[in-house]
Amino acid sequence: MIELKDLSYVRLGTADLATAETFATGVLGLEVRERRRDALYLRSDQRAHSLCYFEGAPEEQIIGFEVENTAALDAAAAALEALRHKVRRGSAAEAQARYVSEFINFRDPTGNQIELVTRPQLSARRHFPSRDAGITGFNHVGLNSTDPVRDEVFWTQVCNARVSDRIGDIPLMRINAIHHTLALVQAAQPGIQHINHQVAEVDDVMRSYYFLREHNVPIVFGPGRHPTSGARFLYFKGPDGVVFEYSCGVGEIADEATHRPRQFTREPLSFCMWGATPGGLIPGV
Ligand SMILES: O=C/C=C/C(C(=O)O)=C(/O)C(=O)O
Ligand SMILES: [Fe+2]
Repeated sequence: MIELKDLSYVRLGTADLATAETFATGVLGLEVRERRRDALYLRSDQRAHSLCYFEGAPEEQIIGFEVENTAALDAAAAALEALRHKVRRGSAAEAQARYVSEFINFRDPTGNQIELVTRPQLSARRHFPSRDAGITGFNHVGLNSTDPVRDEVFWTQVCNARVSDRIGDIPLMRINAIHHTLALVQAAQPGIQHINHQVAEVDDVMRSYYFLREHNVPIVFGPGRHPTSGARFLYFKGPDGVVFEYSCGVGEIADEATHRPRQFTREPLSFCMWGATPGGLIPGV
């Protein structure tokens, strides 16, 4: 069993680093940690970085998860290879470019690029946002899945994810007490379905709603409230069509031992209990 400890980062390829920086700082509200010739590193919390835009194709999207140590990384590589996943070990220079000690890269059954990392760096310096969006931290990602039922088996049986709730076949899965760190959404191709940052309170969600509208940032879903985690949310589009979410109040699972996933119907109200419609984010809803 591959024990995922935490979400470490997202890496997004882009042909236009300047536009990505303008968005990440002027709209999303992250802090520039470092600019390199071919990459931009952004912070949102105590992590040394949680988002990296790098020069590359926009289809190049990677999610990094922390594992305990080198032994756990080696065991994960062996388990994945036994299941015929192609595993690539990152070089020291690549690890340094991720602020981690070591990492491996592989693809999940849909073809999403996943990295497992050891010792992702934190920074003692307080996150100092470029815009007062109220961000308190990088929280979860939605992943495209060509077969959510198959991929749920991968994430819960090969890895340690547990299903907190399902909407139709969409599993919202946790790797710690947070309601979900990963959700799988039906799609025709691999990719990141959305990237969530938590904000402090519902006032921040609504302030951003008006801010984004004023700045002509496409809003794709919300403001609304998820009946699953209870979070109040807003989804909007960034460069290369990548969808970001602000939300507040993603709940925690009170009792790991006794929690049973709830099954929600696949209908708009299961995505937003206030009545916002997912507007193309969720196929057929
Ligand atoms: O569309 C359903 C989303 C549910 C939630 C939630 O319960 O908070 C998400 O944030 C998500 O899947 O990303
Ligand atoms: Fe979300």
